[in-house]
Amino acid sequence: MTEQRGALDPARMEEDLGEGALRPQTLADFTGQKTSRENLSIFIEAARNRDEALDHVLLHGPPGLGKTTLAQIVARELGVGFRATSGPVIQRAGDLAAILTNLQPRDVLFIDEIHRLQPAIEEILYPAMEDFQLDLIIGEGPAARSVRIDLAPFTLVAATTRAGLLATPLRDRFGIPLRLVFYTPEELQLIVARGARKLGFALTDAGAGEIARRSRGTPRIAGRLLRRVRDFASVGNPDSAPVGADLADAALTRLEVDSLGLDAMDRRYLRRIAEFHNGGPVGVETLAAALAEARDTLEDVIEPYLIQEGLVLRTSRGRVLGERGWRHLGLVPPPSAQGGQYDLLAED
Ligand SMILES: Nc1ncnc2c1ncn2[C@@H]1O[C@H](COP(=O)(O)OP(=O)(O)OP(=O)(O)O)[C@@H](O)[C@H]1O
Ligand SMILES: [Mg+2]
Repeated sequence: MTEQRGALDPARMEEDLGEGALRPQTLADFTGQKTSRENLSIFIEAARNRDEALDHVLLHGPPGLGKTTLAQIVARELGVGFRATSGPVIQRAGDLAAILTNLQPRDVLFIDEIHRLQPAIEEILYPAMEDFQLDLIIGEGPAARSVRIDLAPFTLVAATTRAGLLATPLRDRFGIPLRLVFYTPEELQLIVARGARKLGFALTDAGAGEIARRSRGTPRIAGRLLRRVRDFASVGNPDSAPVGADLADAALTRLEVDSLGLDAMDRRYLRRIAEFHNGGPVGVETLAAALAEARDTLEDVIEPYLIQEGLVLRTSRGRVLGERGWRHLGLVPPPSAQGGQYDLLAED
């Protein structure tokens, strides 16, 4: 059973269907991810000037950082059509063939969760990406024959939460790999303030800052917390004065979002390492079993932010609670807890 993470889960939920309204529509409107944005802007302009399809783009990074948003922006900035699908949806070679043969020249094909593509379908993608050709087997048995179909030059924009899960030949076929990173509190404050304006919700700078600091570096969470704070405000603030840091703090505390933006599940994860494993190292499988979470959820959703904040270290021997993790739990690291002696693992 997967525990409900509530407002802090960076994964997409039903209520986020309304998040489209807050989605930036142009590269200029897109806050943060400076390096990726600048690179994209240059490559898009070059492709437009040459009247060519943009090179294939791989967007990787934790959930809710703007991969889907950027994919849509790329198509809009190129002024071409946008077709979206996802790895698990493509079941048969014919499904992918139908999509590819229907693309117009220079169109963007967005494949979300590309790491979940079946290997047999991945094979079809290779010649399509490289030579804009499709090799299909028609018929079965002795009557089977292979046909080659020319495709319109297109741009594959693919998204994944972990590039490390992609087969090397697939990863190598993306000319423009972009790694999305967690947003700074300042960037998130701009995003929250803009979101509030779009919602017609009066929020002070300090109020926006409070939500931003507690959004786990993630715009999707920022948007969700903004809507929750607005709900609290509409009930607890009848004269509808602009909402400041105090009211935002009260609402977020009620939602069990702590001062670092961690939720109950994050704290359960940290406490498990502290209390049952003396600060680690402990293997991710052991943690996943103890917390009744999928290993993927720990690695994709929970750990990236805790690692970036130095609360947890990913080492060759397993997870180790960082100095900051101990302090955040209000605990003193025991002398035996020496995370520094293990080799840190590189990120994806
Ligand atoms: N730079 C940004 N500025 C403003 N809002 C943003 C930005 N990036 C993302 N958002 C908002 O955050 C939400 C999530 O973004 P998006 O769906 O693009 O994330 P994602 O990386 O595709 O997530 P997932 O891995 O779950 O598919 C959307 O509501 C989007 O509008
Ligand atoms: Mg997405």
